[in-house]
Amino acid sequence: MNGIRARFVLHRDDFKLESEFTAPALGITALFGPSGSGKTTLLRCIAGLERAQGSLNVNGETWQDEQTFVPVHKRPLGYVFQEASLFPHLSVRANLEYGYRRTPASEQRVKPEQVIDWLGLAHLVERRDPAQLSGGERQRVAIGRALLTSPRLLLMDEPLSALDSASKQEILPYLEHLHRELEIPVFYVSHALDEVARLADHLVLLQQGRVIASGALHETLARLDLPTAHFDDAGVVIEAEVAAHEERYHLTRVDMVGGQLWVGLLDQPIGSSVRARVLARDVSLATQMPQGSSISNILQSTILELSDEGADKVNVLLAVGDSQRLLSRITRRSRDLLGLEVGRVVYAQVKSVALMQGEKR
Ligand SMILES: Nc1ncnc2c1ncn2[C@@H]1O[C@H](COP(=O)(O)OP(=O)(O)OP(=O)(O)O)[C@@H](O)[C@H]1O
Repeated sequence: MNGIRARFVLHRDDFKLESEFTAPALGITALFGPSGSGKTTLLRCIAGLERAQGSLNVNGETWQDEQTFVPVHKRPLGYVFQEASLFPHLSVRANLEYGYRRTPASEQRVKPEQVIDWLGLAHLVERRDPAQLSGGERQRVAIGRALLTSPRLLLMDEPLSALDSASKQEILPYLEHLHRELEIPVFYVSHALDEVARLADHLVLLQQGRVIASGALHETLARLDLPTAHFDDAGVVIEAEVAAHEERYHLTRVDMVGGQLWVGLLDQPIGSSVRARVLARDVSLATQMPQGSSISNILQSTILELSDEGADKVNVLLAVGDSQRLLSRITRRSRDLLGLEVGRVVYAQVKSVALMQGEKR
């Protein structure tokens, strides 16, 4: 079987994990949920650090079922923790190569130079004082060290949460780059929706130890029935393609299913893929094509669903073209004044688009 199939039951005194989900064979699956929802516990079950009841199959290999429990040290996985713990007496290179040297040559699937390149570590490898590296650099070395054990699954537990926001911004492009290069699945624990929107392909949503949704990222983020729709930064992720550059206005046009968007000039060739995030609060609606508007991103769309959001707001799910979804958050007053209802054709005015650089897989 290709892909990952997991089912775990673990009862603690005041917490029950009863989770079942499937995830794709490749790409990043985010384990997302509020504090205490069981993300780390679930990751530890996958690693075999917790002896839960249940089963786990990773791309055709059984790591756990009624008869089997592969112990943690025999599971071909890499684990990256919130805080990187490097060996302080070893150089950066020796840290990186620690697991590599212990992996039989026949099982080595990546080479140190490749990982050093992916993670931008070339200027750091000769350093003998890993404790003096910045938090972001340490975490990159920790990720590199995990990858050099040639794992068949990479587990990352909030790898950015201990970093300040500048270090986070510095490391994110490396994670995006890894996302394109890695040929193994990754589970990525996070409670930050912006990180998930930027990195993940698949989303497993946890609440009180249970999986309340599991699906492709762009589909899951467009669901009004899930807690993510109530977030202040609720919104969709759009996969688009660079279509044209307008140097004169410092703009780039990206094409997506059902329409196009203008964004700040991108340093990427025509035809390359980009991921954009459009927040519901940045999308307003009009019943006629707006004339004389300074907003250049206007998408004709059809209302699929409306759902009250608090006392004064409404979330609106829109279809742009056949398959692209968009969320809009407007006031209840606007809904009533415009007579918005399911099936109505409207014009979505997109006030802001966050571009996440890099080609998607
Ligand atoms: N070793 C343990 N013994 C008993 N209870 C635990 C243990 N580890 C975690 N818990 C409890 O299990 C629940 C789930 O914890 P877990 O760390 O998996 O959640 P989480 O979603 O990762 O949270 P956070 O985002 O805060 O890290 C919590 O109620 C926690 O207090």
